[in-house]
Amino acid sequence: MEEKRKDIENETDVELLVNRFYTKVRNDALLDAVFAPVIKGNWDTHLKLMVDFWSTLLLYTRKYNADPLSKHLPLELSIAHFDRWIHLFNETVDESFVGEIAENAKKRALSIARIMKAVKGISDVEVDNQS
Ligand code: HEM
Repeated sequence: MEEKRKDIENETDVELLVNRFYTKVRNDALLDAVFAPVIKGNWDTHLKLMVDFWSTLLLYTRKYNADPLSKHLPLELSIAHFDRWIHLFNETVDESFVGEIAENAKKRALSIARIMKAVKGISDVEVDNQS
């Protein structure tokens, strides 16, 4: 699949990014084990929420106004989950897009992951040594 890459420019692009990323997540045993019991098959709802989340962050659409941090507090997450999540997210962005907003997406994901880890008391050291 040889596509000419461009930047993330509109909500259709965000939808593509989100769909491709969560396809990887669902095919990843480590991450799927966390998502499956919570999502319970309602992937359509979750994907729509995630499109709203990312379009708000990257395109300022103001469609998402909830608090993602609190949703992650009850989840049992380790450094391995975060490393895998970030790895798959960066991989998805790089496979499909190139440009300033694509770079911003990766930066925002990493910084939110760092905040989540700090809130959950998970050490950041291993992630700092990667990339
Ligand atoms: C260890 C990595 C992660 C795992 C396993 C994970 C897992 C999950 C799960 C299971 C949910 C559904 C929660 C629920 O409906 O109760 C969720 C929601 C969500 N996640 Fe994550 N997540 C991870 C990292 C991240 C990161 C880094 C971001 C942001 C860049 C993020 C953004 C969100 C958002 C926006 C929601 C929707 C919250 C809402 O309902 O408003 N997640 N995540």
